[in-house]
Amino acid sequence: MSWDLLWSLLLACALVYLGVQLIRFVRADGDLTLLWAEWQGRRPEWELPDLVAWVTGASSGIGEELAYQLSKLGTSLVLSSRNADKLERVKNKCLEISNLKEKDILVLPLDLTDRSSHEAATKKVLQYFGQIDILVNNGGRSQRSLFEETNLDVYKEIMDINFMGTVSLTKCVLPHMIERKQGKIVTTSSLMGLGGVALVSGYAATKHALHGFFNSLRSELAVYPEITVMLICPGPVQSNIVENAFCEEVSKKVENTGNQDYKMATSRCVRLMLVSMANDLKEAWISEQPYLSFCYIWQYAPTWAWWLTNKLGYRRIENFKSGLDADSSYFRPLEKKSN
Ligand SMILES: NC(=O)c1ccc[n+]([C@@H]2O[C@H](COP(=O)([O-])OP(=O)(O)OC[C@H]3O[C@@H](n4cnc5c(N)ncnc54)[C@H](O)[C@@H]3O)[C@@H](O)[C@H]2O)c1
Repeated sequence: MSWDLLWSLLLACALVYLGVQLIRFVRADGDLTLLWAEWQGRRPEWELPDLVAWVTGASSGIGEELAYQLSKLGTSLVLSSRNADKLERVKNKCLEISNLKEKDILVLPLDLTDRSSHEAATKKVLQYFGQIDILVNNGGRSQRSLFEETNLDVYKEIMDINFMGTVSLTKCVLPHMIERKQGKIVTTSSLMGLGGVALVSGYAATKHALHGFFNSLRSELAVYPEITVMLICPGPVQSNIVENAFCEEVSKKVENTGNQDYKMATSRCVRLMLVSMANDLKEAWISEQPYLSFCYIWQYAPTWAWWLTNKLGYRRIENFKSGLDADSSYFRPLEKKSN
């Protein structure tokens, strides 16, 4: 074989390899560390059984799915949100699909805004299980309204739930983790904790606040290397988030929730959350494209990124006002994702 032919073959192989990697990158639904952890890292099945996880916002969406996947791994659960009946339903399904026993799941109704109740709730969990290995600060509400049309009370309420509620519960649980010199504090932030788009100014503010808070706390806890502070940043995921979102007034409900089927399946988002927990990732971006690309552009070319974000922001408002989901149909037709 001639050298020319050999070089051509090698070049063709290299191009095919690069092409495959490019396609993988374009289709990726996580940041590079997370993808590596999923490929080569520790498995949730090895790391998470026999631990105790306290999940807030466990009555629907991502928190509910977390309860199901953690129960299948054999993780004991404390399930919290405001509605005891909904939590009992989740508990019963966990018992149905896993080997957990009744005693392995504690239903603990809790309102994130009722901060005076958080200390007693923490004591209850510790009395019941004796330990908290993972606190998943997942409960929260989003927003769908323009700043100009939104009452300031909405900003106060959303901050109270997403930020103050999370900080308050963390403050109650942290001394226990410090005493044991171990634990994972996992907070469901959002891609809106990294950037921002139209219709979510208050929501994005709460998630940015969580980043500032937990990134600083992580540094304060550096003397306890076995305590991990994690920020999980999902993009659009199937759940009741839009239905439960704030809009112009605190008591008003979103009128058009739009079709949510095109969003990332809840099960996939939660699987990647578990991979993040198993590998003690400090921050994980979990999202399909095109949203994931924005994380990279926001970091590396902010001025271009904001030019592009503004173009899409206009489209978001148009989508939402015409009864579609705000994020739907930027670049591609809606496709239904099985959950
Ligand atoms: N679904 C998405 O597209 C998406 C994207 C990024 C981040 N997130 C985040 O994921 C987390 C879970 O949201 P979801 O998508 O499952 O929505 P969801 O509306 O289905 O679930 C939210 C949960 O939070 C609970 N909750 C709300 N207010 C509360 C309060 N005052 N006290 C206690 N619990 C309260 C609800 O009862 C529910 O269990 C939220 O923090 C949200 O910001 C969601």
